Amino acid sequence: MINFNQVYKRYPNQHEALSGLSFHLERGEMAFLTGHSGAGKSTLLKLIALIERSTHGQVIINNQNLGRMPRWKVPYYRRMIGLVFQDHNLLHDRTVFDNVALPLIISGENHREIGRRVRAALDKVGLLGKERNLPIALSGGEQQRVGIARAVVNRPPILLADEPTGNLDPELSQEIMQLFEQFNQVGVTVFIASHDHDLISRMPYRRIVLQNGRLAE
Ligand SMILES: Nc1ncnc2c1ncn2[C@@H]1O[C@H](COP(=O)(O)OP(=O)(O)OP(=O)(O)O)[C@@H](O)[C@H]1O
Repeated sequence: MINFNQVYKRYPNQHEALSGLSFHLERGEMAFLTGHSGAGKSTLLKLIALIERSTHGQVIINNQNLGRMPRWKVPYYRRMIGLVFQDHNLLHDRTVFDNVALPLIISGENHREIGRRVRAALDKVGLLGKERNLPIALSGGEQQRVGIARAVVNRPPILLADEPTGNLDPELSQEIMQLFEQFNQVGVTVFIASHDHDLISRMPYRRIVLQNGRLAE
């Protein structure tokens, strides 16, 4: 599902964030991405989401070679990827419902379908009763759940998360990880960058460890 073959990423300032990286994630797999600060974790996720492009090498996602993908196809490609961030990136002047609806509005869904899918996503993350709230009225863990609902509302086959529990206490972090597991159990490929060694050492998933832009031994 996710295939990196000798991938290099050099930023315009000449910093090489990824150096000859090769790895493979199976369809339906759940895995963690770890490594020191600056190791290249966010860069790797950005290459999968086509927020950045590789300098050399092949990134192949669901049999599509991203290096060959023209710009006009990128928005359509991105519907396949759900993205969850540490700071949730919610719009604070919009309700929970509106935040989760955003990807569906962008992809031009009709009103009824939006209502149905948003409520289904909020139900999955346990926030159905809070759809009219503003994000500010929610706890940190609930805000992260809104971010997850927004990421899955398009039913993407791949879910990427960049430090999704970075701001949460251990109990809430565990709950968020359980949510990711539930999506994985219904077939979603889940890839989570995390520093939280305590949490991920208790979970039975593969770890891909980066060190200075390469796979650590
Ligand atoms: N847009 C950019 N321009 C130049 N250098 C960048 C850019 N983005 C990241 N870098 C550099 O690339 C390296 C890898 O960054 P990246 O954010 O991928 O690391 P990370 O493993 O996610 O780190 P952290 O755990 O601190 O978030 C770092 O040295 C960083 O400074």
